[in-house]
Amino acid sequence: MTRIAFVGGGNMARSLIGGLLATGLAPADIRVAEPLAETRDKLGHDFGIATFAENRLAVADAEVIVLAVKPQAMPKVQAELRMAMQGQRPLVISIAAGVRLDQLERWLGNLPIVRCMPNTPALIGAGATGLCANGRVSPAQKALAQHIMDAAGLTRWIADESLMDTVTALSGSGPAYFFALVEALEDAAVAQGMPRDTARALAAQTCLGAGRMLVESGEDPAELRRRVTSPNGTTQAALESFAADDLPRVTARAVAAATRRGAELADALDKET
Ligand SMILES: NC(=O)C1=CN([C@@H]2O[C@H](COP(=O)(O)OP(=O)(O)OC[C@H]3O[C@@H](n4cnc5c(N)ncnc54)[C@H](O)[C@@H]3O)[C@@H](O)[C@H]2O)C=CC1
Ligand SMILES: O=C(O)[C@@H]1CCC=N1
Repeated sequence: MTRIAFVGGGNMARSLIGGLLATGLAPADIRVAEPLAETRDKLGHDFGIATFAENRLAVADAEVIVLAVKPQAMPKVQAELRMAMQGQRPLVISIAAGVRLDQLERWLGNLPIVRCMPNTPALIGAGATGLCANGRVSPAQKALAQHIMDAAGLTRWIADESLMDTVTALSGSGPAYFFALVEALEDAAVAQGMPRDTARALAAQTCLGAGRMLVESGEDPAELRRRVTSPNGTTQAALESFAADDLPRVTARAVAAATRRGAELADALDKET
């Protein structure tokens, strides 16, 4: 039995809690601190877990504290937690984009801390999470952090923390890139006269099918792409159009922008705290 307290009960906390309960963790072992009464009520109703308006009440005696608030809320949260955790040495897991291990150590003290970056498909157990531990995390705590995140899908340890902003830009934000592509495909088909619901269904199922083939076959995406592409066929025409518009460059620029924003979010907190 591991007592886990979530600080922040929004979208990502909800996804992770759903995954943990599905692994058999008892609702009595999960507590959530969340200022919004409506969000608290819904969490309590849906999962049968205890919810609190005040952070200090949720984290009392917790073995693991999951920080699931926006980076901008961190200055307020860290001050509250420092007061509440007097004498406690919980494992802290932060999922806040950009927020660095050295910042968390400066705010919360010399605690074992794991910085994680999950993504929203965690809600259906199909998440992808990068994890990075500070030097105080024991092998047992590392296994515990991984167990918590495994409940949400695939996990990968990242040895070099500077790559955590890259994880955020790749898989953290990544679901939005695929949704944007589906929206664009749908719009393109609608522009050619296809009813929107048909275009949506075909585009979404194509996204699912391509994703499943990639993950389930483990094959190189380039090889899977080649198998769709008949010489001089329709796919070749589309891929040549993408190449002419330099899709790799457009994508690399977007990932670089997201990576930069992660660092900027953390730098802004340095100025504030
Ligand atoms: N949404 C996403 O795709 C992903 C988000 N993240 C990170 O997860 C964190 C949470 O994101 P979401 O769940 O999307 O945001 P959200 O806005 O849905 O949830 C944050 C929750 O924290 C609560 N909150 C605000 N101030 C608080 C305080 N002082 N004490 C306790 N709770 C407080 C809010 O009322 C809200 O319910 C962020 O740091 C984000 O960078 C990480 C991976 C993916
Ligand atoms: O957009 C954001 O800042 C968060 C982090 C990764 C996904 N959503």
